Amino acid sequence: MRIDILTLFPEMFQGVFETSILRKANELGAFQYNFVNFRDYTENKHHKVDDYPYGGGAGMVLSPQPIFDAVGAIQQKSKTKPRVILMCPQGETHTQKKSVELSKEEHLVFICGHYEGYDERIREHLATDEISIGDYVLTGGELGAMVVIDSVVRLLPGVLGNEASAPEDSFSTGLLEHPHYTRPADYKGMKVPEVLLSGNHAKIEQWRKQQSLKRTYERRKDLLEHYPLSQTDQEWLNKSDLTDN
Ligand SMILES: C[S@@+](CC[C@H](N)C(=O)[O-])C[C@H]1O[C@@H](n2cnc3c(N)ncnc32)[C@H](O)[C@@H]1O
Repeated sequence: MRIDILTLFPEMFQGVFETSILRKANELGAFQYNFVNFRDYTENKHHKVDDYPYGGGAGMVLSPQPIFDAVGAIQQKSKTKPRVILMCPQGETHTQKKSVELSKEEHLVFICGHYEGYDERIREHLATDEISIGDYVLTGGELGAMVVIDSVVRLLPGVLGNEASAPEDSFSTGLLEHPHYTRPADYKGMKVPEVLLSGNHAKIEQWRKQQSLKRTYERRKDLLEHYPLSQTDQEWLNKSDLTDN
C-alpha cells in the first residue's frame, strides 16, 4: 500500500512512523509513505496556504489551489485511483469496519487540515472520504491521520506476524474482545479464571465468547443491535441475567 500525506507539519509523524509496528510494516514493504507539504505547491509570492473567510469571521481557511495541485500531482503519478481522505471533525466517525475497507486499497491520500479548516470546494470536488476520529475538535488533522493509518496498516498482510490476532480484536467480530490474562496464575491473591488453566480448548473458547458477549452488553449495548446473536448466545445472555428479559 502507498500512503501520501498532505501536511504542513510532516515532522509530527516521525515518532509514530519510526516506531514499533508502523516501522516494521514499512521495513517489510507492506506500506510506503510520502509526505507532501502543500505549501510547496503554492503559487503566491509568500507561499501562503490560507486566506480570510469570505463573509468575515474568525480564523483562516485553507485555500483550494495548493491542495488541489498537490493531490493532482499525486493522482497523475498513481497507477490506481487513490482514495482521497479529508481529515475532518464533520466526517464519518472512524470505525474498524472502515479500516478493513481502506486496508484493501492500493493507494490512500490523507489531507490534514489546520486553522478553521478547508475551503468547501476541497470537500466537494476532491475528497472521496471524510473521516473524523471523534466528536471533538483537534488543532490539526495530523493526529487523526496517524490514528487512521495505524489502524489500517496493522491489518495489511504480514504486518502483525500473528495473523490470527487482528480478526479477534474488539469490533472486528462485532463485539468487544474477551479479557486477557498472563502469568502468574495467582498474583497477590488475584487469580486467573480456572477455565483458562484447564487446557480444555472447547471450554476456553466458550468462556471467551461468553465474556465477549458480557463485556459488550455491559459496555457497548449498541454493538449488540447489529450483531447476529445465535440462539445459544441469546440463551446465555438471558441465563446470566444480563438482559432485562
Ligand atoms: C480546528 S480544526 C477545524 C474545525 C472546523 N472549524 C469545524 O468546526 O468543523 C482544524 C483541522 O483539524 C482536523 N481535525 C479537527 N478535529 C478533528 C477530528 N475530530 N477528526 C479528524 N480531524 C480533525 C481537521 O483536519 C480540521 O480541518
